[in-house]
Amino acid sequence: MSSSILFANQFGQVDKTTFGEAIRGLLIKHQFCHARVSLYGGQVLTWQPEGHEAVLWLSDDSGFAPGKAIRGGIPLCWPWFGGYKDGGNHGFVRQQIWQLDSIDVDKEAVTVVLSWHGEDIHPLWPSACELRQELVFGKEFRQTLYMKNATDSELEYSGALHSYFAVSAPEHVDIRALNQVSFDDKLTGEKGQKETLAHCRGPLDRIYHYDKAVKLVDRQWQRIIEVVPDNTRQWVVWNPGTATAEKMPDIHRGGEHEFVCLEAVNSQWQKLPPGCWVTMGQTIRVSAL
Ligand SMILES: O=P(O)(O)OC[C@H]1O[C@@H](O)[C@H](O)[C@@H](O)[C@@H]1O
Repeated sequence: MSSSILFANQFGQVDKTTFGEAIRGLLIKHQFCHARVSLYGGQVLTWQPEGHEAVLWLSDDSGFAPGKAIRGGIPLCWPWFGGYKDGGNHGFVRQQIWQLDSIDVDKEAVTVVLSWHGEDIHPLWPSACELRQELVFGKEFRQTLYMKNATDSELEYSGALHSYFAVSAPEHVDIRALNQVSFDDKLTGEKGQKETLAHCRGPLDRIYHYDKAVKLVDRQWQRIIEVVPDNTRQWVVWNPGTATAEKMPDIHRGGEHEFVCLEAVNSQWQKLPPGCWVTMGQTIRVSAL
C-alpha cells in the first residue's frame, strides 16, 4: 500500500492511498483519531479515536475489487435497502466510485466531503440523482448523506448507513433501548415482534421501528458505542451467525464473532421531491462502561 500526502497541517494529515489492486482511498491521521476511507462505495472503512480500540470492523477477506461491495466499515445502501425485485441487496451506490471534493483539517477534526452523481445506472432506478457525503472524523464521528433528486418529478429512495461495529463477541453485547421496541424479523418474516435482546449473537436480522439514539454496550470490552441518528426511522440489527457466515467468502473465518451491524435505516420508501436535497446521517461516540 503506497501513499502520498494530499493535505497536512499541525493538526493532522490526509494521504491518498490504494486498497487492494486498484481501489483509491484516503488515510486520515489526526491528533484525535485515525481513519480510512475508500472512494469506491464512498465507504468509511475504519475509525479509531485516540485511546480506544477500532470502532468499526473490516473483514480481512474483503475483496477490494470493483463489482463487489466492501465487507465492513460503513457501506452505504442506496437507493434501496435490502432486496428489491431482481436488483439484489442494498442498491448500487456501494459499488460506485465517488469523487473527493474537499478536505479540511482543524484542531477538532478532519472533514472530508465526497460526491457522486449518476443517471441510468440501474434499470430498476434509472433516475438522475446526486449524492454528497460529509464525513467528520474527530473524537466523535459524524456522517451526513445528502441526496438530491436531479429530475423534475418525485422520486423515492430507501437506504442505510450499514455500520459494522467491532465487538468483543456478539454474545457480550446488548442494545437496551431496543428492548421495548417492536421489530420485524427478516429471518422468520414475522412483523411487530417484541423481545428482550439479551445478546446480539447471530443469526439475527431485525428491523426495529425506532428513530432515537441507541447504545451498543459491550460488557467484555467495557465500552459503549452510542449512535445518534439523523432522519432515519429504523434500526437494523444484523449478524449472520456461523452457518451463514461460512457461506460468505468475504467474511474471514470466525469474523462473525467480531462484529454486530447496527444500521441507521430508512427501510421503507421515502419521498425525494424534485430538485431538493434531503439528508440522513449519524453521529457515533465511544465511551468507557
Ligand atoms: O451481504 P449484504 O448484501 O451486504 O447484506 C448483509 C445484510 O445486510 C443487512 O442490512 C440485511 O438486513 C441482511 O438481510 C443482509 O444479509
